[in-house]
Amino acid sequence: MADRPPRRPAAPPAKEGAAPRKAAWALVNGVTAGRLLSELGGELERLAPAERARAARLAADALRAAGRADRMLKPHLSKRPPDAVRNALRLATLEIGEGAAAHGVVDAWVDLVGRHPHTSRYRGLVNAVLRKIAEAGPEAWSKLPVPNLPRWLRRPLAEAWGDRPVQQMERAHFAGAPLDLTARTDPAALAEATGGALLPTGSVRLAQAGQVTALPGFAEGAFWVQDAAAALPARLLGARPGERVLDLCAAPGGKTLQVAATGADVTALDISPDRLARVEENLARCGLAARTLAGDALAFDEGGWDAILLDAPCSATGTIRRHPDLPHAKDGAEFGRLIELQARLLDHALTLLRPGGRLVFCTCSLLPDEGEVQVEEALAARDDIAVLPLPDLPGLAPEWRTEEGGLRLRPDYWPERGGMDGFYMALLTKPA
Ligand SMILES: C[S@@+](CC[C@H](N)C(=O)[O-])C[C@H]1O[C@@H](n2cnc3c(N)ncnc32)[C@H](O)[C@@H]1O
Repeated sequence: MADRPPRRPAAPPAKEGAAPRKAAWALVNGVTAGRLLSELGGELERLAPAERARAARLAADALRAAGRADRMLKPHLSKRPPDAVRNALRLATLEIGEGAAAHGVVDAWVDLVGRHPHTSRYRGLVNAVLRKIAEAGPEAWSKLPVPNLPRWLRRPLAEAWGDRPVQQMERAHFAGAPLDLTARTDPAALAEATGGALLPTGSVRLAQAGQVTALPGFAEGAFWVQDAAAALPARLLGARPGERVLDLCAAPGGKTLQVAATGADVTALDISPDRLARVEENLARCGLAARTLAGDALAFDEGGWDAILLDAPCSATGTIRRHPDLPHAKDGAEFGRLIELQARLLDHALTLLRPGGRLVFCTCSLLPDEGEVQVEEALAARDDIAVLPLPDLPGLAPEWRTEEGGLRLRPDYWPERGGMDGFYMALLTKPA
């Protein structure tokens, strides 16, 4: 029998907790390379549910705190290391800053960096830097300021809202978001069943996210996850039983569910068949009905609708509390294209409305160009539309109302309750 080549010695077993750290590292590397966390789910597939949750939380927290970690790391780095090394340092610094046993964290990250062919030669640097971070510990971490938004986003926001409000938004982004639910029928009963707080606008808020599918009423479709601000456009539309309502950009369907729950006759359209499948799943779970159509809203020409909801694609800058990857993965290059698309969608949607019908235009953006300015420009361009006075909905603060008659919501509002997503919405009509 021929001699077998000698086997390479097996690599020593990975350190405890390596799998979720490795997955979190891959996620953060994907984001700093320009992809959103929602596009990187494959990195988590091989993990058990508890490890998956830990990896996702670690990655999100590290992205939220990246600016703080960079400050803590800066004195120990003579030049910026490659992104993968920098991200490993950020993740480890977060863990140490949040009080994990520093020795174990340093060992684990030095081991991970050493095993990866692209980063192994930085093993010594990572070891030396993390030992310094471990010496400084959580005390130094907690004294560092809240991270700033990147300049491409901070500048337009400061122009629109002022520097101080932007600082408060940054504080809200850093704090993250609670879990908000919309009840299919009875918010007070849902609050009681889940132990959540009933918010003045009718959403139910849980301080601890936990596992949504394990909450009482999930399987029966008693609620769906929806930020308190995101629940307001459908309330503004105020659909009534039997009305023909068109939801033009419907997926994943939070607002479709709200409108369907009123007893209106809903058609939900979205350009993405995959995302539309999520609307269908959500409708089925909640025992609600709507006609679903995959297609481009700009090519949809069925008219005569009593009410239309246009939740237009946007920069999503209002959702950074929940999506801390956004400021890292994006650079504002797509703002212009989105603003133009919103204007075209709004103009087209108005042509589909019956005379006397109502239309809510909304975006989860903090940029006036994707909100207030869209409505001002539509009003200037057309003489067949008007803004309707905002209905007397519970919980709306008078200062949220805007000059042109819309509603502006920001993450720095409701600080004592845990904030809300940034949103703009306005209720328009085409007078009969
Ligand atoms: C902000 S999201 C909608 C969120 C949804 N209304 C909800 O409450 O769950 C925007 C949606 O617009 C869809 N979209 C983008 N361009 C579109 C177009 N031209 N026609 C129809 N849908 C479009 C996207 O696929 C995305 O699902």
